[in-house]
Parts: sequence; structure tokens; C-alpha cells
Amino acid sequence: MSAHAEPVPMTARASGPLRGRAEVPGDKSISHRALILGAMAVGETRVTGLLEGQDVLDTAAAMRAFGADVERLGPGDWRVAGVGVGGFSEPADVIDCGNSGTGVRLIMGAMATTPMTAVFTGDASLRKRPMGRVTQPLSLFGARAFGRAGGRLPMAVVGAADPLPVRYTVPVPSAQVKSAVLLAGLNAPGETVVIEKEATRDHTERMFAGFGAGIGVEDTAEGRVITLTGRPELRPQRVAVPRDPSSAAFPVCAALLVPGSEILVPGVSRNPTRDGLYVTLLEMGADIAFENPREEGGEPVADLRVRHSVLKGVETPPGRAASMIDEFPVLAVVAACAEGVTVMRGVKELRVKESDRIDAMARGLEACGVRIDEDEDTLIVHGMGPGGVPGGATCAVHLDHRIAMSFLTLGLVARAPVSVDDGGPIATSFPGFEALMTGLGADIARTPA
Ligand SMILES: O=C(O)C1=C[C@@H](OP(=O)(O)O)[C@@H](O)[C@H](O)C1
Ligand SMILES: C=C(OP(=O)(O)O)C(=O)O
Repeated sequence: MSAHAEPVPMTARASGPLRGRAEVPGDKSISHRALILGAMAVGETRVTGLLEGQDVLDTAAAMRAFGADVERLGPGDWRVAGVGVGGFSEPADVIDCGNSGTGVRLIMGAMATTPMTAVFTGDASLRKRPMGRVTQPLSLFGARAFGRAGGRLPMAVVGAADPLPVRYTVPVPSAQVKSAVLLAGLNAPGETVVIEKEATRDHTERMFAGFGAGIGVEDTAEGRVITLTGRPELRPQRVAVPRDPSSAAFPVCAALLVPGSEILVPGVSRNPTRDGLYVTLLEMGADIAFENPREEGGEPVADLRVRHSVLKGVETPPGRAASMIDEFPVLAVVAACAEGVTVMRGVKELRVKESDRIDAMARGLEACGVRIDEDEDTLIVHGMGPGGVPGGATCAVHLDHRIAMSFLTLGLVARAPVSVDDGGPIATSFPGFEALMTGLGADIARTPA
């Protein structure tokens, strides 16, 4: 939904220790995919633990517009009656994906090999983001796209009437591009092959296998080679969505930073393609125990016990960036409160997220008194040590949920309160963030007018 909402200014200030159980919402990536694959299966898929953030609700509405029957049975509990691969019907109106890059790019892929036209748009943030990275490979299947300059939304995609299978090497580390091509490959006859030089999150591959598509993954000298056999009949599934490690990052980092804290974050996905922040925090000296490791819904999960820790700066290598791409903003906050310098390398993809996240974090941290160096592909944060960040600024969020939650996390440990100009976008991925954090003892509130 891209209706312009009134900004929601919010402020965070230092409080006592954070204590208790933090039940973060379902994984956003898996939630989008469960709805889309449910819509492309024949019969009834049941999803539990679905993230009911606006990004995912927009994907649910889109699947209805393409003809699937999508129904909410209760909190996080959804039923999707699918129309089968190639069974989408042409939407009667514009598909509005709101703030969600994942939603729009995956859905473009899913419809690109069915002969119909769909027009996509989104909010002011999404309308700035590049879509050529998906429409270019989708054109190899025979789809055509007509958008604004620079491949921006609004954009019409005309699906291929006679799709050809594709062999495609993804030029940027992007699970959205990989997934768009694989979703398009579902309705192309023969074998579609996607090669990624750097591994990105693998939820699409896992879920395709679960829904019964013929998919193989091989690690070769060329990279990860994913081979999909087109035109499968997808079998409906029961999908139990694990909790989102990218959302868990906020209470986890807050508990590490606020003295005396100890929290438990149950049932968080420990998928190795999403694990980079946790690897990095351990290197910085974080006290995080991964308790009760188990498998749920085809994904490894664990309960995270997190205790306040004194952290030191670290260098994150470019090869780790994809596995923590959404966590760099909050890592920048942790780095500002650590002893020594933190260097984040190979992070230029951050420039094409909901905002230019390198710029948004650099400007906000500088306003809070932190020294930053940056270039196109690198962010360097000069840590000020525990209790060392002055704070006292209002940071611009640029319609970006992760920027909002990161600066609110900083406010919990800075010497003076930290405000954000708009906490509204938090609801795209983490509805209930404010309630969850205040329930742990954090002081986060709407800024009085
Ligand atoms: O495939 C996905 O679910 C996602 C992939 C990542 O984007 P890119 O593919 O652009 O790296 C990530 O930033 C996004 O939040 C979710
Ligand atoms: C980048 C993100 O999402 P998307 O690309 O789906 O908008 C995110 O959630 O941090």
C-alpha cells in the first residue's frame, strides 16, 4: 500500500536493563515466498507464523489480484488456494507493492512467463529502486517491461506467451533477482539454470523443493548452479515460518548494548545464508548462546539467549555481506558503541535498498556525534566505546524501516535521546516493534507533538 501516511516521529532514551522474552515476527523472505508458491500450487496451502507486516500483506493482496484465494484464519495463520503454475489470471488493476522490493521483484518473476499484462507500482521509496535487474533476465524468457527512466516503477510487464527456458548468471549478489528468474522458470518448459557467484539467501530453493519442484543445487568453480525443471505441478504445503533473524537483530543488539540486560529470543531462523550478523557479533565479543537448535519447516532454528557484552570493532569481509545485507544499519549502531574501528566491506548493495543505507546511517550517526568514513562500497564506523555516543539528534529515516529501528536502538544507549522523523515504515517488517521493545523495558515512544 503506498498511500501517503502522516509521519510518526519517535524517540528512544536510555533506560534500565532489558529483560524477558522477545517473540519477534515471522521471517519476511519466507512469508512472501509461502504466499507466492501457495498461489502457484494446486490446492490448499496453510501457512502459520506468517509475518503480518505491510510488505507481506501487499503480496497477499497481489496474489488475490492474480486469482488465488488468500484468507487469514487467525493471527499468522493463513490459507492459500492456489491456481497452479501458469494459472494466474490478469489483474484488473495496478499491483501496488508498497515499500517492498522483494514483493514486486518476486511477483514480476512469477507472472513473467504467463501471457498477460500487469502494471506494478509502489511507494516513493520503491519507485526509486532499480527494476532493470529483474526485467533484464525476465526478457530472456520473452517477457517485456515498460517502465520509467532507469527501469523504475510504475512499470508494465507483459508476460511471455511462449516462454523459453533461460541460463542466467546473476550479476549482483541478489536473492530477489535469483528468485525472480526461478519463479519465471516455473512456467517455462525445459531446464532453467541460475548461477550465482556469491551465495545469497536460499529460501526459494528450499521452498521449491518442499512444494515438489524438480530443483538441484551444485557448488562448482563457476559458483552455485541452480537447475530447475519447468512446468511442475506444485503440491500444496503446510509452511511453518520461523522467526526473522533480521528482526531479531534489533532486540539482540539492544540487549548487547544496554548494561545488565539478558533476553531470550525463541525460534529464530539460523539459516547459514542469513547468519552474517550473528557471526560478526560473536567476533566482536558478544555473549549469545544458541540454545535448543532444531529444524522447523525445513529451516534450522534456535533460541537465542543474549547478555549485555562489551564489544570491540571488527572488519566484515565482502564475502559475508550477502548473509547480513539487511543487518548493516544496526551493526553500524553496535559499532558506534564498541571499542575501536569497524570496517564493513563490499556493501554497495546497501545503496539501492529502501534508502541509500550507507548514506542514511552515516548522516544520522554523524548527527549523533560518531565519526564515519565511507566510499561507494565501504562503511567505516569509529567506535566511541560503551556510554560514549553523545546522541541527541533527530535522524532522517527516508521511508526505511531498518534505519528507523537502528536509530531507535542507538537511543537506548546514547547519552542523550535519539529521535527518528518517521517510525511509520517499521510496520512494513516489524509490526509490534515498539510494544515488544517497551515490554523488555526499553524507553521507546511516539514523540509528543
Ligand atoms: O529475497 C529476499 O527475500 C530478500 C533479499 C535481499 O534483497 P536483494 O536481493 O536485493 O539483496 C534483502 O535485502 C531483502 O530484504 C529480502
Ligand atoms: C531490503 C529490504 O526489503 P525489500 O528489498 O524487500 O524492500 C529489507 O527488508 O531490509
